[in-house]
Amino acid sequence: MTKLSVNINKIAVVRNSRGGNLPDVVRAATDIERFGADGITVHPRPDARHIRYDDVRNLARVLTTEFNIEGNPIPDFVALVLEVRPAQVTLVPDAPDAITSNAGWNTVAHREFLTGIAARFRERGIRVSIFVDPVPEMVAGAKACGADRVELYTEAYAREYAADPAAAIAPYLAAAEEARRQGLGLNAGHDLSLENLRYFVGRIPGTDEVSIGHALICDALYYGLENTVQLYKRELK
Ligand SMILES: CC(=O)[C@@H](O)[C@H](O)COP(=O)(O)O
Ligand SMILES: NCC(=O)COP(=O)(O)O
Repeated sequence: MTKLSVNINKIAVVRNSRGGNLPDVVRAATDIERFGADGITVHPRPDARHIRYDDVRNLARVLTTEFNIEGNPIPDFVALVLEVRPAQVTLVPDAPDAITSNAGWNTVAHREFLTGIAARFRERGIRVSIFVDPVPEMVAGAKACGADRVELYTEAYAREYAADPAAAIAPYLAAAEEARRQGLGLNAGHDLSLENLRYFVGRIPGTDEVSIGHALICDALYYGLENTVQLYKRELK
């Protein structure tokens, strides 16, 4: 079954808006685990707009499910991940001023860089996932860099799903097939939601993990965190 990793960035956004520790992201994360999530994802950005490096350290001490740290492997990020040794690191090529992740890696053009970075993480027992657009060449390129998995960037799928689900999923079917051919694990994320999740994993049942933050935390405003985690888990059954 596809695992649900809950991205808690948006909980930190609320916390940071007031400067105190409410809501407590560590408590939220352990509650989310208790409510049935299979993992916790964070994406510490250089401007610390939401998750901060100290949050990552504090979370690593208490989490009991899979911890997935996403980000652009700038030197500070690499040092942090090597220090806390999560289950998985997801390499994302996000610019410091990007409002959110907006593209996958070009794994062919950046092969030398990504190969070196992936090797450093894998030596420490950290699974490496590379964030890519749903393009078979980029999936094959991730394998050539030494990745264990790819994470397919699902923003385009989510955007186009309502108009034509079959057309929206088509590039992802091809990318998933390439991942299978290459022996890579398969993750997916960005803008997945209660509306579009079931169709995605129904068409791509080999998806190992989805990481979901923005829509899930928005849903939690209406349904509560515990119910919402359960609602998302239900979509994955
Ligand atoms: C890689 C990815 O798609 C997510 O990490 C997403 O970028 C969430 O990050 P923000 O919460 O900063 O938008
Ligand atoms: N890797 C994707 C992620 O962690 C969450 O993305 P989103 O659901 O906040 O768009």
